[in-house]
Amino acid sequence: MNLSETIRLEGIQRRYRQGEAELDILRGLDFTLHPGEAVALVAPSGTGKSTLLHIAGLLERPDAGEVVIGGRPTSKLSDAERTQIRRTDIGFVYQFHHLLPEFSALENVMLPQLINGLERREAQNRAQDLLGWLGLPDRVQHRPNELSGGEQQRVAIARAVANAPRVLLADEPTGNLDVVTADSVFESLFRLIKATGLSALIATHNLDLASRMDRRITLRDGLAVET
Ligand SMILES: Nc1ncnc2c1ncn2[C@@H]1O[C@H](COP(=O)(O)OP(=O)(O)OP(=O)(O)O)[C@@H](O)[C@H]1O
Repeated sequence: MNLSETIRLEGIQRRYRQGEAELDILRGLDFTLHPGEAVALVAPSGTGKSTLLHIAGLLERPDAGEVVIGGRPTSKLSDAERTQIRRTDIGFVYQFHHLLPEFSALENVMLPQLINGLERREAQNRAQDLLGWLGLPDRVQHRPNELSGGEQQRVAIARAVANAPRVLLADEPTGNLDVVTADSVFESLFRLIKATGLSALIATHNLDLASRMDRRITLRDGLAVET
């Protein structure tokens, strides 16, 4: 296993058909995410940020190329094996929280751990710790609709890292929040990444937030370019 990389994308190609037209979104993209670094993905709308995150997170298969996670090539793995890697190694945060409305914040963070076979007590302790760490010690019993937008995203972040993944992939995690709330949620997220040694690839349109991360890339002609 190569310890200097968390995720390596090699020659990733992705083409979408839209009616008669064919759209080459990713055209042989290479990118390496190193352990412990937080990289911003800043690129215009429609250039393929979500596509790239879905491929890196094994939610979608590329037409060509290889996704290597923790030194393990994934293209020849079955869907079940890819799902297993996704459950243990990858955390996702989206623009909208996608929390389960009928469960409390605590239960939402416990659930992925229970699915991974953790004891209830252990899952509860970890969920409690994470939510406390993210500034929500008094909100753990609240349901999502009893929380503010910023609080909901904090719960979504706690859920994403509940199983201690290698990598966090985030698609506009603060895109639905006002400027002040976005800033404070982002600070918490960044602190969490640094405290846990997690690697992160975060798509954002917010240049101020991007400037605080370790590296920035953009997408140009279907390739990843450092900016
Ligand atoms: N399943 C699909 N079928 C056809 N076209 C698609 C599909 N998914 C994405 N596309 C197209 O591929 C392009 C890239 O989409 P993607 O969502 O990756 O862009 P993005 O950079 O994340 O955009 P945004 O910033 O608006 O979220 C867009 O033109 C989109 O319409």
